[in-house]
Amino acid sequence: MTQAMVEGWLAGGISPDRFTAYHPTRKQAAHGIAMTNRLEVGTYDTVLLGIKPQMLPELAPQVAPLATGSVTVLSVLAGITLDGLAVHFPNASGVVRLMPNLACGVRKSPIALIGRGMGEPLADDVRQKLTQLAAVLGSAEWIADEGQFDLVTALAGSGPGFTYRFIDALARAAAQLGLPDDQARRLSLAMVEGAVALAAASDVSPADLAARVASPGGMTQRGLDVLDDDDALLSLLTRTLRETRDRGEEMGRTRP
Ligand SMILES: NC(=O)C1=CN([C@@H]2O[C@H](COP(=O)(O)OP(=O)(O)OC[C@H]3O[C@@H](n4cnc5c(N)ncnc54)[C@H](O)[C@@H]3O)[C@@H](O)[C@H]2O)C=CC1
Ligand SMILES: O=C(O)[C@@H]1CCC=N1
Repeated sequence: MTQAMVEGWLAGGISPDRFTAYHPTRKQAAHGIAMTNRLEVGTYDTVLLGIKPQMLPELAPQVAPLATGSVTVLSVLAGITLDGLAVHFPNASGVVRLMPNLACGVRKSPIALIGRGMGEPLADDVRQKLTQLAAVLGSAEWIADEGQFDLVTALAGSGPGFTYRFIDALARAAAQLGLPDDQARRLSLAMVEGAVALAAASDVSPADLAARVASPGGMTQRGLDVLDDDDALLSLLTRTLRETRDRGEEMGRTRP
């Protein structure tokens, strides 16, 4: 995930010399970023955690000495709360959760943020700096209530996974009904790309755009009726987001 973020920041004009990647054994980072296997105290103004959430307890003791003074700790770790971060990095100036998605690499990710200083709100200058940094990757969206962060993660962080599943299922359905596989895949992706671009450029809501596509008594309406029957699609997606959100809550409870 953090590689896509760095790709987005570099594509957005941030200099590679602003970054140092850390890994205990890896010798080289992508895109000419400096790589180290020794974390030097006093060298970094911000620490971005991009490990799997379950690695945090093991890795945090190595990172904690860096997180002192004015250093802010940023985390993209799904499920790990601000309190969970603060336990590991008590001497940081603040801890911030960021929730990006893989579209950071093409600078089209919404980035949800929530953070706090230690015993006080996050400093305004840090908040502003992070808003600018996040905006380079797409758009910044501060979340007021941490209780909603796992739901935001389900929608904006996991969402690309659900969207890709939809594109793939649409293509497979068309193939099952008789289109050649590769043609079905091409048409499915190009259709979604165009539909999203139109919705993003339009003042009309997606719900109203769906109605515009459906000529009364025509083909699209017959298909929408299948998706809408007993709120089939809405129920499926509500269950999908609920399960995804609840997994985040579980991860936050059991770790660290
Ligand atoms: N994949 C996604 O779309 C998203 C992932 N996230 C979060 O990003 C984090 C990473 O997930 P992915 O990128 O999917 O997994 P990943 O397996 O691609 O990334 C894990 C990273 O940890 C590094 N790593 C492994 N051992 C290490 C060690 N001992 N010291 C330092 N670095 C080490 C690896 O080099 C790798 O860059 C997770 O916390 C996840 O919740 C958040 C939003 C979206
Ligand atoms: O699957 C995960 O746990 C992470 C969170 C959002 C996207 N990937």
